[in-house]
Amino acid sequence: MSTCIELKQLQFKWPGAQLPLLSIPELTIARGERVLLRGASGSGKSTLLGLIAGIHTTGAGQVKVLGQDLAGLNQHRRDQLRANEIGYIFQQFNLLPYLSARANVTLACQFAPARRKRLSQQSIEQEAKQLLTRLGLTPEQQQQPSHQLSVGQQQRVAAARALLGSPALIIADEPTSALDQAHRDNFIQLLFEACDAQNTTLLFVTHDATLAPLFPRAIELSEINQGAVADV
Ligand SMILES: Nc1ncnc2c1ncn2[C@@H]1O[C@H](COP(=O)(O)OP(=O)(O)OP(=O)(O)O)[C@@H](O)[C@H]1O
Repeated sequence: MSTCIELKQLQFKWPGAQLPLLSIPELTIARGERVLLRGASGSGKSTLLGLIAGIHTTGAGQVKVLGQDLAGLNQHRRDQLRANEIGYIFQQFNLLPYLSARANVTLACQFAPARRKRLSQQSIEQEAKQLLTRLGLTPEQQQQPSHQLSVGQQQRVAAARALLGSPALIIADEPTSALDQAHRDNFIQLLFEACDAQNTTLLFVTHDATLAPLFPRAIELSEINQGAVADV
C-alpha cells in the first residue's frame, strides 16, 4: 500500500519557545486511510497539520507527503503541492461570505491546475453542483451567499470545496466543533463516503475523544509526541 504521509524524527519549535512543541519519532499514514488525530487544546494539532500541509517548515527531521520530502521543495513547490493535492477544511470554514456556496467551492480549483485537470469532461460548475448535492445542499442553498447558510450547511460547503478535483489528502481541523452530535456523526459519514468515492486519505483532527469510535484508526497525539506537554 502506498504512503500518503510519512514523518520521521520530526522536531518543531516555535520561535522564542524553550522546548520543541513537537518531537515525533515516526508516523505513517497510508493512502486511502481515514485517521482521527486527537489531542488536548494547545497540544500542537494545528501546528502538525501546518507542517504536513507545508505551511510551516520543520526544524529537523522528515515530512514526506505523497512521497515528496517537503524540506526538498521551495515554498512555491510546497504551495503547488498543497493547492493540487491537499484539501483543507478549517475549523471556521473560511468561506467568502458574500459568494454563493457553489462559487466558494469552485474557487478551490482556481489556483490548482492539477485539481482542475482531474475534473471529468464536465465543467467545474457541474462537479461542484454534484458534490454539494451529494453532501445534502439543495440547488437553492447552493446559490445562496454562504453567510445565509446554517453552520452545518457551511460546513458541507467547506467540505465540498476541499474535495473538488479529488485531492489525494483531506485535512480537517476540528470541522465539527460547532455541531450537535447527530449533525456531527452525519457529517462524518458524508465525508467518509465522499473520500471513498475519490480514494482520498482523510486526516481529521479533534480534541473530542468521543469521535474515535467512528474512525478505523485513531491516534492520540500525546502517544506519538515526545515534545513539550500542552499548557492546559
Ligand atoms: N504562530 C505561532 N507562533 C508561536 N506559537 C504558536 C503559534 N501558533 C501556535 N502556537 C503555540 O503552539 C501551541 C500549540 O498550538 P496549536 O494551535 O498547534 O494547538 P492545537 O492542539 O491545535 O489547539 P486547539 O485544539 O486549541 O486548536 C500553543 O501553545 C500555541 O500558543
